[in-house]
Amino acid sequence: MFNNCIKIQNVFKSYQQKLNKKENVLNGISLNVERGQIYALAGSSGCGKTTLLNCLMGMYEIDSGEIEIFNQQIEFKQISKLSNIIGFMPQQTSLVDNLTIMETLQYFANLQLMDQKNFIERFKIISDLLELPAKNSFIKKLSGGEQRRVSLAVTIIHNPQLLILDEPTVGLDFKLRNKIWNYFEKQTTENKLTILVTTHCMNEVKKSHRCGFMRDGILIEDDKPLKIMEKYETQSFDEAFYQMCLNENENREIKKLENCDKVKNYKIKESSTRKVRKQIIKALLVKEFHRFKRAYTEIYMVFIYSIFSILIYNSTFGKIPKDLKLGIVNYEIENYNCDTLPQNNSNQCENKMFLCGFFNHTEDFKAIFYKSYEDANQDLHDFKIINSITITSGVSILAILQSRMDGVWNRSLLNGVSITEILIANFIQYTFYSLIISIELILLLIYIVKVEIVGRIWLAFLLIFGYSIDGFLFGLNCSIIFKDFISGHYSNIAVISHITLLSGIIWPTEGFSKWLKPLEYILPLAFPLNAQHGVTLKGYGITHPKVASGFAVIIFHMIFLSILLYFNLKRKLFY
Ligand SMILES: Nc1ncnc2c1ncn2[C@@H]1O[C@H](COP(=O)(O)OP(=O)(O)OP(=O)(O)O)[C@@H](O)[C@H]1O
Repeated sequence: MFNNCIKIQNVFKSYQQKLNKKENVLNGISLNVERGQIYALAGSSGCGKTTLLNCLMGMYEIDSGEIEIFNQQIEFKQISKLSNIIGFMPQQTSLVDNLTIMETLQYFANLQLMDQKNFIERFKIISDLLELPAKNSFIKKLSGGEQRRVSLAVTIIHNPQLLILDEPTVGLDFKLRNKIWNYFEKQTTENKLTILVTTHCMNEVKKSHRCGFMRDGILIEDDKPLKIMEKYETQSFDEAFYQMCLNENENREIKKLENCDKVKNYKIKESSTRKVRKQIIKALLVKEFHRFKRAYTEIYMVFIYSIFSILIYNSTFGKIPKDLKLGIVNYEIENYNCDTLPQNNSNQCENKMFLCGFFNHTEDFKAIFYKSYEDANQDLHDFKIINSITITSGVSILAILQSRMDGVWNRSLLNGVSITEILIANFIQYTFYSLIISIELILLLIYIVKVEIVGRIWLAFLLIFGYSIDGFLFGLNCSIIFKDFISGHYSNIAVISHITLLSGIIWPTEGFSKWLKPLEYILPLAFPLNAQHGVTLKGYGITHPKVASGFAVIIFHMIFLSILLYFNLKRKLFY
């Protein structure tokens, strides 16, 4: 068995600051945590404790140095291989608001592939230890302290050998803190549990086996609590820490320079390929199901918004205008008398006049004849007639902005979920949504809007299904690229409205400026909508160039957006 659970050697870490000026947040940190020990890491706020733990978990990339857990070198984004023996509690609670306590713990237990019997037993023990509220309570209805207890419960549910805890007892009362620390002490003695914990509570530091004090990214003291007390000849850790800071100020310059010389290049290893596990995909889907069934706005946006938008499009742009007054000046017959000219639907229209052909296609206009262009123009300016044109109705694009800001994403990854598993779960989820939406839309078009689909219904259905999947893939990419919900959401809306305008939904692409025309070939909706039009109104089959090119564009975007999603996920795995 390993004696050194955690080995951190000369670790440097900086964040990219404004104007590309880098400042070290970790300045050559080295520390060891032995098996069966509680190591308490204390220090002033902003000194780099959380950064160190996040580097340890592989969430942040270090600039130089080495980190080993259980004798395995930890690389950036690589912790998942040890996830079943590590329990990490981040500083934020990182839970799904819409789940209950039971559903939350079940989700993380499933990610750890725990069997149900074991889970129920552990749930009972942990519930009693942490005095958790009723198991059916929703996370969003818990107090801050209760949420932290659930977060700690998630961390220890799978009975890991190593706990890495970022201020786990903040907001808890004295009695509960003691209870938890007694549990930690018992576990370290009886089961050789190892704990690295950050804290601001000096009472907790006192109880640890070994402690470290950090200041400005430097570990200024690292020893047993008693030894530190003796060294600084005090009974108070606050006093000892104050003394440490004074001493450290004198040595600071020399220490930084020494360490800077030792900076070496650090290489990220490519992640190893791993088998996709069905249980993990099931766990991700079940969690999403519980979350989604209570997210009413999201249900509306996914399943109902599309129906409304189709109905609105159909009742506004999509309607063939009725009884509109259309001014006509006809120079086909010289010196004509307006009263004797054929009117709409009249049988008089048997000759070869263009006007007759026009009437055959525009029976919903009420024709008003003028002798001259000037007369018509005068009435046009007086708003007596309306210039109007029929606009084909289009299907709105749907995209989902998946909220990733609750921290559960990071936590799931740290519990061993792989990118491929995330992608498969998302693909299943959004294919299902697209299927429902496509069925809804096709039924709506046929039975409510009463569009007569001249071509094959399954072709029309496949087209809707295809571009709604593209829409979801686009939304997922947005949700990875943007850091916060507001910028992601607005960018999503902006792109969708531009695509809608440029794809011929509002106005036929034939009427666009010349320089806009080429966009038709690259936009995801122009060709598919043309294909949809061809199938629905003209009965084109799959081999018709319009329909085939519509499908080609859909498939191209599906592949392109999936590849983009994969690389976006690889690049921005942690948030
Ligand atoms: N993602 C980030 N980008 C840029 N700077 C960051 C980032 N995260 C942290 N920092 C900065 O790094 C420094 C160390 O932050 P860190 O959260 O590690 O401190 P800490 O010791 O955990 O503080 P506390 O005890 O208050 O939680 C701070 O100055 C902080 O502003």
